[in-house]
Order: sequence, then C-alpha cells, then structure tokens
Amino acid sequence: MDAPLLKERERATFNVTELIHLLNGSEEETKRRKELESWLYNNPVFRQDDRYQISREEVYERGLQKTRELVNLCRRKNIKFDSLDFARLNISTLEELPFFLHVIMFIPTIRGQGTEEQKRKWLPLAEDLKILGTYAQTELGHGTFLRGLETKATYDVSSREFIVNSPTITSMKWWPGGLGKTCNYAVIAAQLYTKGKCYGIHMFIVQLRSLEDHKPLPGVTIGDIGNKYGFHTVDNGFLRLDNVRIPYENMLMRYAKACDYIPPVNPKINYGTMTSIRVDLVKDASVILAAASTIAIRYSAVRHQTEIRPGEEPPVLDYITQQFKLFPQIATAIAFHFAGDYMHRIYDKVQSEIFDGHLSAITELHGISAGLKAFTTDTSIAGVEICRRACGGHGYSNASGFQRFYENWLGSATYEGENTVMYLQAARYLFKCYDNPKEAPETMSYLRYPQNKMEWNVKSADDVSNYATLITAFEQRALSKISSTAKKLKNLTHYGMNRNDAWNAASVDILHSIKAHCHYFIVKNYMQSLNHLKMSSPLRQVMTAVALLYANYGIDEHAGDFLESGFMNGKQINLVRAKILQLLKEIRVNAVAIVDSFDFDDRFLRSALGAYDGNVYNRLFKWAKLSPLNKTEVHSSYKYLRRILQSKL
Ligand SMILES: CCCCCCCCCC/C=C\CCCC(=O)SCCNC(=O)CCNC(=O)[C@H](O)C(C)(C)COP(=O)(O)OP(=O)(O)OC[C@H]1O[C@@H](n2cnc3c(N)ncnc32)[C@H](O)[C@@H]1OP(=O)(O)O
Ligand SMILES: Cc1cc2nc3c(=O)[nH]c(=O)nc-3n(C[C@H](O)[C@H](O)[C@H](O)COP(=O)(O)OP(=O)(O)OC[C@H]3O[C@@H](n4cnc5c(N)ncnc54)[C@H](O)[C@@H]3O)c2cc1C
Repeated sequence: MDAPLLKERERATFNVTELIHLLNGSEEETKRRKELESWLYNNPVFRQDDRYQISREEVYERGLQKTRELVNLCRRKNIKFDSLDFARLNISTLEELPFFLHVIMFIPTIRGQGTEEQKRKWLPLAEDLKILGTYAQTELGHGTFLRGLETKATYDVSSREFIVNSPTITSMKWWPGGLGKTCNYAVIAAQLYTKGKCYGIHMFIVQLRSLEDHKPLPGVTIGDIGNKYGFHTVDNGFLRLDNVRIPYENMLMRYAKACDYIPPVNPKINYGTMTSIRVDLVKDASVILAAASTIAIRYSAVRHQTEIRPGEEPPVLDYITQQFKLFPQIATAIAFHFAGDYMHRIYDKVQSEIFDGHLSAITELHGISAGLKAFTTDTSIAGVEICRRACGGHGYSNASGFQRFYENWLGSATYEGENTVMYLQAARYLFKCYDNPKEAPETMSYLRYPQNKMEWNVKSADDVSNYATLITAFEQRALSKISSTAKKLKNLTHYGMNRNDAWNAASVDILHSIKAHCHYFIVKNYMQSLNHLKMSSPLRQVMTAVALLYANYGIDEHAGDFLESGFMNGKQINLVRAKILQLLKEIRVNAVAIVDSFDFDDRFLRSALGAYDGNVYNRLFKWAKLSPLNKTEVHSSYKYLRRILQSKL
C-alpha cells in the first residue's frame, strides 16, 4: 500500500464501511453485490488488461465470449434477466455486451406491450435465449422524431399478415444495438397502415436471421454500421426490409388492435421502453461519475508535484484548485445516487398503475424522467472529463481507466433520447403544470404557490449551511426562470405568434428553465434523502459537508441566475464562495475515504491511477510494457526509419 494513501485512510473521521452500506442500501446488499462481482472478476474471460491492444473484431468476439460466460453464470445461479442481481452483474462488466439490447429493451418491450398470449409465446423463447432480439426504432433519417419514422407495416387483410417495408434509404433502421451481427429478431417500430389509413407508430416482432445458420432471411439486408466513439463490443447495425411478411400476431397488441383498428388509450404507451432506460440512466450517471472521482482522488493523493512551500512537494490534492475541481464531482455522484433511487421508486409506482390499466401517470413519469436523464447525463459526462483532466498526462493514457467507460458514457447525451429534446419534453410538462398549478405533481409542488418576491435572509457564511435556505434559493431561481419564460411565451402568442412558433422562439429560455428546475429537484431530493437516513453523527457531519458543497457549488456555478432572480445579492454570492472554500478544507481530510466508500473493485476500475493500493508508477510501467510496439526492441518497421535517417533532405 502506497504510504500516502495509507496516511489518508488513517486520517478519515468516519467509518467507511458505514457509508458503503448506506450507499448500497444495507450490509446485506453490499455483501450480495460483492459476491456477484467476485463471480465475474475471478473469471479470466472478463479480463481487460489488453483491451486497447486488440482489434474491433477481437473486441466483438470477446464480447460474445463474455456474454456466454454471463449467461452460463446466470443459469447456474438462477439469476433472471429482469432481476436486480442481473443489473448489478451487467454494471460490473461495465461494457455493453452484444446481447445487451435483448435484455434491456427487446424483452421489456414484449413484456410491456404484448398481450398475455403474445407474452406466453415470446417471453420464454427470449428469456431462454432461443431467440436474440434488439429494439429497432431509429432510422438513418430519424431518431428523435418518432412520428416521422418511415418504415411501414401494411396490414394485408387477405393473408392476415403485415408487410414490413423500408421504402427509402432514410427509412433503413440504423443504430440498434446488436442488430449488425448478433440478433436474429427485432422489435421494429413502424407506421401501421390498415385499409389505406396510417395509424402511427406501433411495435412489430420481425425475424431477421435463420435460427439454423444465422443467415439473413429473404428481404433482409443487414450489417454493422462501423466503428464509433465507444460501444466497441456492440454491433450497432443497419437493417433494410424489402416487403417482409410477418403474421398478424406479430404486432404487439396489449394496447391496440390492428384489424378494425382499435387505438391505445394513450398512444405514448408505445414509448414506454425508452422511459425505463432513461430512469436507469440517472443511477448510471452516479456510478460513472463515482468511478471517475475514485480514480482522480486516489491519484491526486499519490501524485506529488511542484511546491506550495519551498522544499515541500505536496500531493496535488492539497492544491485548492484540485479540490475545487474534484470534490464537487464526489458530491454530484452522491446527489445523483439519491436521484436515481427516487426515479426507480417513481417508475415502479407508475408501472404498477399501468399494469392495473391506469395510464394517467405516464405523462408525469415522462416529464420527470426525460429531464433528469438529460440533466444527470450531461452533468456526469462533463464531470468525467474534469476528473480526467485533473490527472494530467497520465489521465490521457488508456492505463488511467477513464477512456474505457467514458467512451460508452459520451453516448448517453444522445441515446435513449437526445438531451436537448429530452429537456424540451420535460419543459413541455413543466410549463403545463405552471399553467395549471393544481395539476402539478409533488416534484413541481412549488408551482402551486403564488410567486412572491423573496429576499434571501443570509447574513453570514453559517446561513449557507442550512438545507432549507439552500433549497429555497434553488426554488426561487427556478421560479424566476419559469415565470419570466412563461411571460415571454404569453407575449409572443399575444402578438400573433402561434404556440409552436412561440415555443421555438423561446426555446433557449425554456431550456434554462427546465435545467433550473432539474437542479432544484436534485438539491431538494439530495438533502431530504439525507434527512431521512439514519447514520452516525461522524458520518452525518461528512455527508452534510458534501451536500452543502453540492448546493453552494451550484449557486456559484450559476451565480448570474441567482442574482437575476433578485433573490440573492453580490455580497451573498461572496458568502457562498467563502462557504465553498471552508467546505473544501473540511472535506479534504476525508476525500480518499469517501471515494473508498463507493467501493469499486480494482477490476472494475481497471486503472493504474485509481487502484486501491495507490501503486501508480509500477502499474503504469507494467501496462506500457504490454504495448504491442514493445514486443521487440527494434520494431519491424525500422526499415522505413532507416531510409528516413539515411535520406538526404
Ligand atoms: C456503470 C453503468 C454504465 C452503463 C452505461 C451504458 C448504459 C447504456 C444504456 C442504453 C444504451 C443504448 C441503448 C440506446 C437505445 C436507444 O437509443 S432506443 C431509441 C431512443 N429514441 C428516443 O428516445 C426517441 C426520442 N423521441 C421521442 O421520444 C419522441 O419522438 C418525442 C417524445 C420527442 C416526441 O414524440 P411525439 O410522438 O412527437 O410527441 P409530441 O407530439 O412531442 O407530444 C409529446 C406528448 O407525448 C407525451 N410523451 C412523449 N413521450 C412519452 C413517453 N415516453 N411516455 C409518456 N408520454 C410521452 C408527452 O408527455 C406529451 O404529452 P402532452 O401532449 O403534452 O400531454
Ligand atoms: C451508442 C448508441 C446506441 C444506440 N442504440 C439504439 C438502439 O438500440 N435502438 C434505437 O432505435 N436507436 C438507438 N440509438 C439511436 C439514438 O436513439 C438516436 O441517435 C437518438 O434518439 C437521437 O436521435 P437522432 O440521432 O435522430 O438525433 P437528432 O434528433 O437528429 O439530433 C440532431 C440535433 O437536432 C436537434 N433536435 C432534434 N429535434 C429537435 C427539436 N424538436 N428541438 C430542438 N432540437 C432538436 C438535437 O438537439 C440535436 O442537436 C443509439 C444511438 C447511439 C449513439
């Protein structure tokens, strides 16, 4: 164990194990998670040490080998794909396996939108992996605008079949995970046509490849879309269908019927699978940022560089600027952990209502999940990059561990709903509630009360240590944004602009409003969650400091908003900044212990900089020696180098 990390751990003022159990939910949950991880990490198939020295094809092949291992493990241990245990195993692999979409979207779509008869037929095949499916919705020409999708499913009454067709090149399905080479089925989003009329997007089960030899079926043109930023293990694919016929029974009809068309009670119920992933992404954002913070904090405690006082080369974690970069990332990771818990609670509640036939809450769930998905993924993507940059040159090496998970996570600003579009969807719901405050859900209850101008009664740095005053600050900031934007929308329509054009004209203000609302929700949920949790006073002291840092840092980061709202003045902003410096100092002694409480196994982080023992330099050198270029002392390409050296300029 590197001496600096040992010393850091000895200085901690709280019990790390207590925080590990609190973040896991309980001691039993911690034990279960570690047991599941051990099953994976002790299996050499899940190795990653040569991850950046193999080709895309080898990466994909490894992905299938891991999938086989994971499936065999689940079968041996009787772990179901829709279980929390599987979700934990999946996160522990920390890379999307080729059959990933089968589990997170193909099966859930059938489960959520199939009739009882369709579920009886398809779910056993899918859960036993007799078929492997993906969720094929996005097309070359459309990903966001679902009503603009061009794939057609035309009902042929005479044969009781649907003819599924890609009429144009832009209608080709493009991006679905596992579509290129892995899956032999897909749930296809297509415009339903029956008796010459279009009834909008519905979901259809289509077989793509033979179950005998995996060759594409007649009318199916299919393949991999090529290399991308990340998701290298996943064969995101393209698919063109040339009048492929499928049985009538292959349209998922829990909520709509094709023959003598019966529409769903709420057409957006077809969008339900996407909502479930957006909910998961809020917690994923916490995990990713916690992992990045762990690497950066441990490295910063070991890395000694330059001098504060002559002759003393301190750990870079002693630099206030380094603390100002990294401690807010720890705080954000914990804030998003509690936001993820909230999202899952709300999702489970709405799902049970939907299964009882009450669909009214799906609009609220969409409004909340779309906003938090966008806010937490945007923030965590930026936070990972802050952590990487805080590690200097070695942060730029693949040995740092950052790239492996960052390259997948970058996509979260786009997949499952492009973030700007998601913000605007959430804002649509927010402004509806602003106009009808009595219909506002608990998360927007502050819209119910008359907007009275408030002054922030803050006179000293201690006043910015109060959860209630901080929550009020974020509430007033959001209200100020929302009410001024609502006024702008009203003026635009008052002077003759139609609602849609007015919405577009005000969309930058709308974006600021929904972001301020999301930020308020995260702060409030974070502090209320801590208030409800039982913990020892030493731990509460640490968790309070971290939560106060999250809120005060948020005010400093958006000081203009708080000043513009009239709720705060310049002097109070300076009190907030003084509070931040005081909190950085308070958190410094526990920084390493707090990231230890995220409890990442070294084999999850796979980082020479963030390993638990802090033995950075030996790990970096060992990793460098793995480079293929070092297989020989003189590389085989020397012949070209020699000509360069001998050539005359
Ligand atoms: C450590 C862990 C690391 C793990 C990291 C990796 C994790 C990886 C996970 C996933 C990875 C890859 C998988 C990616 C899969 C995909 O990307 S699948 C495709 C995703 N595509 C989208 O999200 C499309 C986005 N577009 C839309 O959803 C719709 O087009 C949009 C909502 C934007 C508009 O739909 P319209 O039909 O045009 O609706 P509008 O006219 O705008 O009206 C909106 C009304 O509809 C209600 N609505 C919309 N969506 C929903 C919904 N999902 N549920 C309920 N209600 C919805 C909305 O509230 C409006 O209602 P109102 O009219 O106001 O009452
Ligand atoms: C790694 C990865 C995996 C994926 N996996 C799948 C999958 O398994 N299945 C699947 O079906 N799809 C998948 N997708 C596709 C993904 O869902 C879409 O790319 C995503 O929904 C965004 O749609 P788009 O590409 O059409 O972006 P666009 O909507 O074309 O975005 C382009 C720009 O237009 C802006 N814009 C668009 N509409 C509006 C609006 N109304 N108002 C303001 N601005 C707007 C956006 O903000 C953005 O800046 C995946 C994508 C990635 C990157």
